Amino acid sequence: MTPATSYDDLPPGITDQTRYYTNAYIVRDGRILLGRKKRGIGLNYYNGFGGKVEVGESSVQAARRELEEEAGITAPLVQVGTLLFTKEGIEWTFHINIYRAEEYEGEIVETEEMRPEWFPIDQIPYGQMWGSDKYWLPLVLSKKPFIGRTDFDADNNLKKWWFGHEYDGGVVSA
Ligand SMILES: COc1nc(N)nc2c1ncn2[C@H]1C[C@H](O)[C@@H](COP(=O)(O)OP(=O)(O)OP(=O)(O)O)O1
Repeated sequence: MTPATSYDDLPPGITDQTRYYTNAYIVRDGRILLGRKKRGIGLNYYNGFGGKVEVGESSVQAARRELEEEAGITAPLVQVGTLLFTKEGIEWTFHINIYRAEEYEGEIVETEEMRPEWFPIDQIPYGQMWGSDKYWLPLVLSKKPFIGRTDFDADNNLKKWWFGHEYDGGVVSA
């Protein structure tokens, strides 16, 4: 998964080190399944279920594995977005593929890493989530394929962001 990049002329904030992650959301019956992170990056934030892509895995394989490890369920995940995050003090760029599914199998369980909780989609706890989630999670809910970049400072404050999504219905309007 080495990106085709010229490291001589990288955009500001992007380093030559990229780490690949996943994030998966179950959206069903007007609700979204989030997990409260119990350890590591994003401690105590609500987030989708995901983690690092391990050596020898594809992104979607990692997304399925992480969903099962963190919430105890399997789901037919479909990729809806790709995000690049930078954080001051962390030398790598986070490359995160975002997935969603409307169905799942198994029983949702709390795990060592996540405490799962359903939220009505009009009551998503954005105040307890990463500062940029409010800009792109609506695109996950409306199934609009998107890309984006966000830059955070060392205290996790959002400094800059940019998101782009597919035209409505795939067609450019006047
Ligand atoms: C900076 O903005 C972010 N926003 C959101 N919504 N999610 C983010 C952001 N930065 C990272 N993430 C996600 C990506 C992953 O799903 C987790 C971090 O994964 P973690 O470091 O916990 O990876 P694991 O492989 O599960 O780690 P363990 O070694 O603890 O199992 O946060």
